[in-house]
This record gives sequence, C-alpha cells and structure tokens, in this order.
Amino acid sequence: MSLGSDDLQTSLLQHATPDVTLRRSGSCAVAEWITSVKARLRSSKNLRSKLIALVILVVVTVILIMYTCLSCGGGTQCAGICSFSSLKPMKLKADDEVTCNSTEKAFIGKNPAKRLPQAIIFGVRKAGTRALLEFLGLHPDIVVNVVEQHFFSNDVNYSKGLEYYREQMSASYEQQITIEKTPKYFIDIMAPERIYRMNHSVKLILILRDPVVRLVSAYAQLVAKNKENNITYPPLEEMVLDENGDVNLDYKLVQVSVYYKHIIHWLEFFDLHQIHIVDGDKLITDPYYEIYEAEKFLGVGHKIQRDIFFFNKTKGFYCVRQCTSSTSPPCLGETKGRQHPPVDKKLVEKLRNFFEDKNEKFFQLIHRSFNWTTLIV
Ligand SMILES: Nc1ncnc2c1ncn2[C@@H]1O[C@H](COP(=O)(O)OS(=O)(=O)O)[C@@H](OP(=O)(O)O)[C@H]1O
Repeated sequence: MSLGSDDLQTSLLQHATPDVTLRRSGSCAVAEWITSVKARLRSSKNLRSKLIALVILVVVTVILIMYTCLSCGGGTQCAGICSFSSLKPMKLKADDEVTCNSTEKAFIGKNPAKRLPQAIIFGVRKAGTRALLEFLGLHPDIVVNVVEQHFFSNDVNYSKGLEYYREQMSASYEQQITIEKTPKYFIDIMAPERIYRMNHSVKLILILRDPVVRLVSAYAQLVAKNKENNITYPPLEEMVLDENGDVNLDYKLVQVSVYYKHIIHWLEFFDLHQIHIVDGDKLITDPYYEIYEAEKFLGVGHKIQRDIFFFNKTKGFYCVRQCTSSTSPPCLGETKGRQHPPVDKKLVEKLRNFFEDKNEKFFQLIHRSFNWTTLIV
C-alpha cells in the first residue's frame, strides 16, 4: 500500500505518541511502534515523504530513549541503553586543582540520636577501609563514625557494654544509617559472635585487596611508623620468610592475608548475603562503581554521583569534590597511598604461590573469585 505525503505524515504523527505508548506497555510497545513506522517508510514511494518520515522517526526515537533513561533514574534496570549515563566506568578528567566543595549535610530528619550502627565495615586492614568509609559518608542518609572503635575486638572496651558503644557513635536522624569501621574485627575470633549478639541482621561490609599487595602495604606502614621513632624496621624478606626460606606463617602480616581462615568464623554466625564484599583494588581505580554497589547493598538510594570523584595526579588516587565537613580535605591523608618499597620479583612469586591455594579456599567460601595474580606490588 502506498501512502501520500500528508497521509504518511498524519499516520506517523498518529503513531508518534511515545508517552502514552511507553506508559502502556513499556519497551515492547516502543519496539512495535518503531517497527510499524519502519514498515510504513518502506512502503512509501514518495522521496519527500520518506525524508519527513525519517526525520520524525529519528526525533521520536531520541525522545523515547531520553524518556526511558530519565524515568528509570539510573538504577540497575537502566543497564542497557541507559548505561552510558550512569553505570559504565568512565575515565574522569585528571584534576589537581580541585578543592573540596564543603556542603555540610543539610539534614531534614526526625529524632536526632546516637544509634548503634546498622552496618559495619569489618575489614580488611590496608584494603581501603578508610576510603570506603569516607566515600560512603558523602551519602545524605549515611552517618559514618570516623574513629575506629575496636569495641568488639577489645575485651576492655567490650566490657563497657553496648550503651557505651552507642555513645561513641555520631548522632543520626531516623532515616539515616550509621556505619562504623574497625578493620581489626575481621581477624578477631570474638568479634563475629559479639556483633551477632548486638544485631543478628546487621549489614556487614568486607573490603578486600590482593593479599600480597595488602601484605606489602601493611609492611610499608610498619616501616613508616618505625621511622617516625627513628627505628629501622627489618627488610621485608627477613620478616616474611623463615630460616628455611619458606613463607613465615607466624608473621602477623602473612596471617592477616590468609583470608579464608578469618571468614570461616564470620560464616558461623552470618549468612553470606549479609556480607557485602567490596573489591578494594577496584575501589582505587573506579570508586564510583564500588560505592554504587555498596549503596545498593545498604538499601540507601543512589546519591553518590560519578562526578563527585576526580583523579588527583599528585596523590595518584581518586579524591572527592564534595566533603562531609568544612575541614575535610578532598583527598585522604598521607598515610593512605604510601609509596611501597621495591619487592624482589622472586619474593613476590613465592608469596603468590603461597597464597594461591589459600585464596582458592577463600573463593569457595564466598562464592566469588578475584584475579589476584597480576597486580603490581
Ligand atoms: N582514594 C584513595 N585514596 C588513598 N588511598 C586509597 C584510596 N582508595 C583506596 N586506597 C587504599 O587504601 C589503602 C589503605 O587502606 P585502609 O584505609 O584500609 O588502611 S587502614 O587499615 O585503615 O590502616 C591504601 O594503601 P597504600 O596504598 O598501601 O597506602 C590505598 O591504596
């Protein structure tokens, strides 16, 4: 059937009702509409009407895509055509000059009070726990406790009771959640049970990093701390290997990196779905993605936008344009992102071999695996 120019335009305009169509039956109706318009295009012999039809088709398709993306608001359901706008990792502009845009949280909430944390970042030390906490603290519905409490991992603190613990928390409003972080909890044998007793449905967050890189990071911290007191800390090789040249399991830094031994205790008390795992190596390269995943786990809305983060060349890490208080700087302090000492390749290989089966055991327990074989130490 051939349609005249006006007929074709009228017909196309009649079909150009994206709003109604979309609301009626979503993306299927949109696809149907596009197909029907394409069919009419094909059947028209008149060049002018074909051109007009094509222009209308393009304009309406663009409007439809914009409408769909705006109405899905950047959530997971937006993956696909809308992912360009929110989810895909995007390289951000390097920016060394940015200062922190101090926006004290303008809370409008009910019943300000100190509350026990509904979520705890319980480890792992040197995996990025501070960055994670600080970034989550940008969310208007999250209140973070900046001081590590060591409440569940320290008998003296624990004996002071939950009221004492609650008193240590920052005040929050009813709709907000409070988060505490103490990396030591992960390796503490008593912490899982004690936390379970406080709240068995607490949300737990565990940030992980390649165990070898983590070990070297912890070692760099010890070297730096000792240097402050004019003490020379022994070379890594000396600490990490025993007299036979095998990896020294008595060295605390090695023990912490044997993740499976620690997680076993947590899984005695908590379901895996209660533990959200953050990839600490990815938090360094793409903080937005990891924070977005944590927002989903915590059940707070998606508020921490990609453009809050910027890469600071001098620091070598992502920093934030927005900060929780007028005194907080955009980047984490100098104890975060230290220069690691050079480590002999053979030692790295030995450590990687040592951790291989231990990592495998850990992956089986958490039903997830990480590529911890290639990162530069
Ligand atoms: N954005 C940003 N800025 C600075 N540092 C960052 C960031 N994201 C992750 N990291 C990594 O965090 C590592 C320190 O981990 P923690 O905060 O868990 O350390 S601690 O256990 O609280 O001492 C720290 O380890 P080192 O690089 O070895 O110092 C960083 O690599």
